Amino acid sequence: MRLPKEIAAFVHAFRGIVQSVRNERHMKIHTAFAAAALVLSVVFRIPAPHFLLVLLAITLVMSAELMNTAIEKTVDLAMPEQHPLARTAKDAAAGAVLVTAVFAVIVGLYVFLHPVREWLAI
Ligand SMILES: Nc1ncnc2c1ncn2[C@@H]1O[C@H](COP(=O)(O)OP(=O)(O)OP(=O)(O)O)[C@@H](O)[C@H]1O
Repeated sequence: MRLPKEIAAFVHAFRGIVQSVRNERHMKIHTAFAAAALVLSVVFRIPAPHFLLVLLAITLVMSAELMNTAIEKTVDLAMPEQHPLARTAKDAAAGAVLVTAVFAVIVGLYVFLHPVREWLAI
């Protein structure tokens, strides 16, 4: 039985996320940080606008890492040997992840620093 086109596309996209989390070390790390941020959000009952910021940071980092993986795999297929253009492409893709990760750290400090300090009473 063939799935309708729209459902098949959804299944392929979901498979892409699951494979990336299973096989890519950096994606595992991002997933662990995302899970920790979600748990902390619930534990500290952060306000809705702060929770939206946390969700935005998670979305940006995860989607940048998925695109980074896609670019890495495509470059490896097209250019298994060393090549300056392959290096440029991979470095730029990694740079995109770094930019989003810096944003996520800033969001993490902005949202969680105050509740953590209150909890520790410092
Ligand atoms: N074909 C290539 N030609 C030139 N430089 C490359 C090539 N492949 C990788 N590099 C260099 O090595 C770096 C790391 O590439 P690699 O594909 O190992 O990614 P990675 O960040 O280690 O990802 P992962 O840990 O997810 O595999 C790139 O950013 C690039 O500078």
